Amino acid sequence: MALTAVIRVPSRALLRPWARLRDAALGWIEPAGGGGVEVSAQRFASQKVLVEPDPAAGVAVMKFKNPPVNSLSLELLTELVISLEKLENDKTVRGVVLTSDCPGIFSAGLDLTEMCGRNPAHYAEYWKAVQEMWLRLYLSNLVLVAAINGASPAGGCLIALTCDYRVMADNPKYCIGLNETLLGIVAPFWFKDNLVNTIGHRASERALQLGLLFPPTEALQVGMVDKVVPKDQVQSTALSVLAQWMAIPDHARQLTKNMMRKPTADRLLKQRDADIQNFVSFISRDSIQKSLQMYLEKLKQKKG
Ligand SMILES: CCCCC/C=C\C/C=C\CCC/C=C/C(=O)SCCNC(=O)CCNC(=O)[C@H](O)C(C)(C)COP(=O)(O)OP(=O)(O)OC[C@H]1O[C@@H](n2cnc3c(N)ncnc32)[C@H](O)[C@@H]1OP(=O)(O)O
Repeated sequence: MALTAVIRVPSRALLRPWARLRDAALGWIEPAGGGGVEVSAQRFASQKVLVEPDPAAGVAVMKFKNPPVNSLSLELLTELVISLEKLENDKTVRGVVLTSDCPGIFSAGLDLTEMCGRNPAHYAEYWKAVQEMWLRLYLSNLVLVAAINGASPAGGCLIALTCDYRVMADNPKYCIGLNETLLGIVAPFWFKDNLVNTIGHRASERALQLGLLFPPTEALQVGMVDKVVPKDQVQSTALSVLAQWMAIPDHARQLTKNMMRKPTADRLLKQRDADIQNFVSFISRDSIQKSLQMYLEKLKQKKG
């Protein structure tokens, strides 16, 4: 539904796109004449995240739409968090399928252009948005099922790992895993914790050190995904799985999910600022910037 009302937001919120979008979503809106700056709410309508609700079934399908590869730009992360929050607050929705609108790609992971050649303030803002996305997804009260309909490296894999269940398309070209070491970077401890909670310590150690990207059948074997189905059945299977999980009373399932996940999330919550500082100083190193530039160049050359 298109929003057309004119709203007022505090002018300080216009400093940064992330703050601007978040403030609008959280309703930090001053009454008319409150000294804010007029903007049209239409600007906050989601462009990079499509949400298709099915109130009768109590579910929604959330599709990432950031062509060509659904890289997790600051804008996409912001919209994802806002869309999720809206769904969390919608009493008619109890479960969500996360999938992609980009053919053959679930998500290429964090946007390398957000981590290359920018200034420390930008890195800090970006990393805060990555943390926020992970915390919101990982601790969501909704049932989340990933319908992995394409390649899912690094941050793409992380999104899938936050879900309660993962269905992947049976195409050997689609790979999933935390491949950070191949880029000369290191998966943060909370990426690692999420993986360990999913596939266990030994398998994680091997996968993380080698930066393994698993094709679907191997991902199934190692426990990174729960089901592999033909591509045209990924979304319908995810919706059936969602229905099974939603047969459990919400309060009991939510308390159980929280009991299982809170200690892992708390590790980050207790040191969010330090984690941002770590990221900024790590990513700002000349050697790391060089590695990322070279990796991006290689991706571009692959075409030509
Ligand atoms: C002890 C100290 C520890 C301190 C630790 C502290 C902090 C931790 C520090 C850092 C943590 C960072 C964690 C990072 C997580 C990430 O997610 S990094 C991103 C990893 N992603 C990848 O490796 C995937 C790269 N992409 C691909 O492999 C392929 O693009 C593909 C997804 C398989 C799709 O292939 P294809 O369909 O052939 O498309 P192209 O390769 O041709 O790509 C099209 C264009 O998209 C650009 N692109 C691809 N991926 C990204 C990306 N992730 N970000 C930005 N842009 C991307 C690609 O360059 C092409 O661009 P052009 O069209 O050529 O301009």
